[in-house]
This record gives sequence, structure tokens and C-alpha cells, in this order.
Amino acid sequence: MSPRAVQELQPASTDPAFIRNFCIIAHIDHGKSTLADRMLQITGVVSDRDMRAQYLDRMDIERERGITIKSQAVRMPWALEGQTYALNMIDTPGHVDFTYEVSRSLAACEGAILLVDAAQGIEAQTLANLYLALDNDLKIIPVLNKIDLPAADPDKYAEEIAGLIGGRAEDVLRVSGKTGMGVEALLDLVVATIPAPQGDIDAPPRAMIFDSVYDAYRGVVTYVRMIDGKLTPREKIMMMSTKSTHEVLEIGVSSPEPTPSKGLAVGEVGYLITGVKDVRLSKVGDTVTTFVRPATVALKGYSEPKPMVFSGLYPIDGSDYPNLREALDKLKLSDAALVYEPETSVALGFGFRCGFLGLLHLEIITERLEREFNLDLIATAPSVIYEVTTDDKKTVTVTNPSEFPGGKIKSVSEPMVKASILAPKDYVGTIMELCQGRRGSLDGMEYVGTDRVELHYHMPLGEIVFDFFDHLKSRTQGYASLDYEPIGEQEADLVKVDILLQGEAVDAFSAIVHRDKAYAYGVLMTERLKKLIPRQQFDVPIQAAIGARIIARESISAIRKDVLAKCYGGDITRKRKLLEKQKEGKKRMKMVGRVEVPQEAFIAALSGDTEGKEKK
Ligand SMILES: Nc1nc2c(ncn2[C@@H]2O[C@H](COP(=O)(O)OP(=O)(O)OP(=O)(O)O)[C@@H](O)[C@H]2O)c(=O)[nH]1
Repeated sequence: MSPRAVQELQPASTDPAFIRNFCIIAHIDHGKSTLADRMLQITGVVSDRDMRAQYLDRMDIERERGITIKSQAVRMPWALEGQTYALNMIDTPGHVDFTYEVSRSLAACEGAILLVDAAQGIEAQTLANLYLALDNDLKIIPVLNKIDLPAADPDKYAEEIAGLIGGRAEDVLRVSGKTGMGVEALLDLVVATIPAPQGDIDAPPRAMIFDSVYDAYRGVVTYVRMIDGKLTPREKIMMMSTKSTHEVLEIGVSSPEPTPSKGLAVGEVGYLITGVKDVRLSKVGDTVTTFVRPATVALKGYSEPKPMVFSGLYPIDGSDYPNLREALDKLKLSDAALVYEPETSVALGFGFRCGFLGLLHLEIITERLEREFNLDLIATAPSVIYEVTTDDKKTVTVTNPSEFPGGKIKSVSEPMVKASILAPKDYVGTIMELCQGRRGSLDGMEYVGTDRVELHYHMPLGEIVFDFFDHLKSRTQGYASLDYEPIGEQEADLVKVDILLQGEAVDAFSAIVHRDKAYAYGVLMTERLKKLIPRQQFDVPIQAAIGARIIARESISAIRKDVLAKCYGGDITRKRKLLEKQKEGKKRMKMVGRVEVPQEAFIAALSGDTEGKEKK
């Protein structure tokens, strides 16, 4: 704790003149959580004894992976020139999948600390978040972090930042979240330069929900920023998007543990608990008002979370299907963006088609299912949403390639994104090659500082969801960073490639790809399956097809499979055992037409794992 920390904060309902609401925007790993931790410690709201790394990141996965998924708000007292201020720090998620949550967190603030790693400089997400902050008219405080690092080059990057946002390089504050150096000065600057919140205390109450978190014991905890008026405990509140009403059971501030208060008034940031059990009833971006004296105009900017990436999730052990359903039902309570519906697959059995905000979201959900609910899952290749118009002018929305309509297709459109990639200039060539291979078209590029370039591309989202980021990282030795935003649909020459075993399509392997890439996909999958599927009593052709046209073919030749051949003598018990074992094995076999395929083969083919599981 700093000697300047103030023990007591004025009671809730502070005069807005003494409130400062701010957030920290940064590229992933530039040290936002560490700086937030240091602020908590310096202002004395978390004692040195209770301090643990990344105090604000509550989910285990967040802490382990070192990423922030859900934003949180915390109130800290800080004194400047004899006056105590309430600083509300709103932690924002840093990843592209959660842009909407970032933008809501920003809308709850008057200012933002733009945090840049002094050894890395500005990155793609720094820029994306900075633009969002500027759109929200926030006061920006530029800060270079990690100046304790030997590799830090603050002079160079201060110039880079000044070049970007204007102002003088020497005004860029230099701090170390790790050692605490410069953090007190930063808190002073927050008080001195970020405007106090404004609002009408006498108007009907309006509060913006910037976060909504499910807590197993307390139900949904809703984080709000009061814009106008006042909310008090026991009041009946109303959500403006749905008109649903709830009673406020508890209202308070996080400092950082939840502390009940007598209410929240203009400019304040805090939480509400109403006893609802599903975050969908208390959605990020919605406006809270009161039932008795409702506001007439909702705060602007509310949008429903929209899934962009779909994948089928199947339990590896079919008897886990009810558990998977239960687990998804539970996760839904805390994640308003997760959607799912039951689906069946010839190859994989019963499962769910799930929709996610993006790839990271998909990864987080599958990991939580496996870890928190002990499920073994297989995920089918991620797909985006396609709009398919058939020759008879019907339009279908396809999120699962196996639903792609047969017959004559008039047009197919796919979601497009505007991608920005920031990288050292030496990598421009290799990045362009990668993006062109992914059907990207270059919109322009510009220098950031003297040795780095930001490239702007139009690209199909479907090309990004397949390992694009991994390729980008490996081609640039990890130096490139990526950010993208959806910009609507565009028509493209897309086809469905089916993979057939003895003439029968295996649904889990159908894919929607660009015509130019159909052949490569067909060859890849037929070769993979040839390695994985055991020989049968008859020849099994493996084909890739677009409609009725075969574009690639492999074949597994017949073998007479005699399990008893190995038992030379006449040991009957041994024979019986083997037969039993074979029966056991059959249970895990899937029939595709006449072909018996072990489920493991499908799983290995989907995960691209052809090692170690070769047919015997
Ligand atoms: N040397 C040094 N390392 C730091 C400093 N601040 C953070 N780090 C390290 O940088 C890494 C990333 O820090 P985090 O605080 O997790 O970064 P973040 O920006 O919160 O990351 P996300 O939550 O994923 O966006 C960690 O290994 C920190 O220990 C600093 O001032 N100096």
C-alpha cells in the first residue's frame, strides 16, 4: 500500500465531481492485469497479504492462460491535493472475440489508459481498442509499461504513440506494473485529466449494463454504470430491451469484494443482484430503469451477441450425451453469447451444434466443458454462416455443411471481415502471400513508427477460422498481431465437398470450401481416412465429391479378417475371450453403409491426427 492510500471512502452516492471512471486498453500480454493488480495494492483496497497475481481475473482458465475474458469493475479511493476521489477501474477483455464487451466497458468510462509494452510497441489490438475508445469520446492517457525490462525502448515507442494520437513524446508516462514504478503518478494523472461523469440526478434512472456474471451462489451479478438518476435496494427495476422486471435484492460496489451500499447514483459504477439465474435476463449493453418511473429512451448501442462460428460438439463416449446437455445448460447461464441445438451425425452419434463469437470463444467453451464437467469431446471443423440461394429462389442459412442444399445452387454468400495485421516490415511479403492464399484482398497499408506496417485486408471469415492465426504467427516468428471485424456478406464461388465411403457420404467430413480449394481438401481427407480406416472384407472406395462429380479417390483393399487365426492350438477359452473382445470392439464401431469404422478413426481424421493410430 502506498503511504498515499486513503483508508475510508466517502459513503456510496459520491458527488460525481469526485468520481473518475476509467479503463485500461492494451494488446494481449502488454500487462493490463498486472497494472490493475498494482493499482489495487497501491490504493490499499487489496492488502499486500491478500494479493495474488491477476486478482481481477476470477475464472481459473483466465488465470491459467493469462487472458481476461469477463470484464470486472473495482472501486479504489485515491487522494489528490487533500480531496478523496473514487476511481472506478473497469477491466476490459482484450481479445477480438469479445469486442462488443470491450465497447460496452468503454461506454461506461470517461477516460482510458492506453497501455503499451515498452519493448513491443503498438499492436493490432491496441489500435482496434484505441479506435473504439476514440469513438466513445474518451480522454486517452498514453502509458508505456514494463520499463523495467532490459529490452524496453521507451524513447522509440513514445515517439510511435505520439505519432499516432498526437501530443508530445515526453508526455507519455512510463511505468512498470511489475515494480510499481510510476503507478502513483498515473493515478494522479487519472484524477487530474479524466473528466468527472455528468448526468441528471433528478431524471428517471438509467443504468448501462456493461457486464453480467453468473455466480453459483448469488445468481446473476450485473455490473452497471449509472448514467442518470439513482437506484436503491428493494426497488423494482426494468430491463429496457425486454421490459422484464426484477426486484433489486442487493446493490453495491466492488472494492474489490462486493460491498452492499444504500444505492448507486449518477456516475457511479457498481453491481446489482436480483436473484435471476440466467445472464440472458440481464444482458450486456441493455439499459436498466425502474418500473415505477421508467425512462423513455434507452441508452444507445445495445446489440444482441451474434454467433459467428459454429461447430458440432460430440461426446466421445455416447453415454455422456445427457451430461453434455446438462453442462451446456449450465454454461449458458453465465454466457449469453453461447447458442446450441441438438444434432446427430452418422459418424459421431448424438451431439450439439454450437454457435460461438469466434475461435477463442469456441476454445474456451470446449475447454470448460472438458475441465469443469469432465467430458471428453470431439469438435467438428469450425464453420461460418453461409446464405445459400437455390435456383428456385429459396434462401437457406447453413451453419452445418451437411445441411447445404442439394440440387442447383444460384449463389452462396459468406461473411467477410476487415482484418488488420500489424507486423515488422520485413514480414510484409510473407503475410501478403498468406492472405492471398486465403482469398484476402489488400485495401492498403501504412507505417506505424519507422519499422512496422499495418496491413488492411478484406477476407472471408471462413478462411480465418481455419488456423489462419497459427500460420500468421509461425510465418512471422510470433511478431504479427491480428484484429478483425465483421463487415457483412459477399457472394463467392463456394461448393460443398462430400467425403464418401463406399458411396455413402460421411456427414462430419463435409465441408464448404472455395471451388479452387475443393480438390486439395478432397485429397487431404481421402488420404487421411485411408490411413485410418481398417481393412474390411471387401474393397472400400473413399471418394471426395462435389455433388455427383468425384474429384478425388483412394481405396482400401479387402482383407479377410480372421481373429481366430492367431490361436494356433485348440484353447477354447482363449478363443471365446477373443470373440468377446471383438464384440466389445464392435460397440464402438460406426456403420457407414456396409463399412465398419471405429469411432476413433473419425475422431483422429477430424483432429488431423494420423500418427500412432494407423490401421494395424
Ligand atoms: N518485466 C515486466 N513484466 C511485466 C510487467 N507487467 C506485466 N508483465 C508481465 O507480462 C505478462 C503479461 O501480463 P498480464 O498482466 O497478464 O497482461 P494482460 O495485458 O493483462 O494480458 P491479458 O489479460 O491476456 O490481456 C506477464 O507475464 C507479466 O508478468 C512489467 O511492468 N514489467
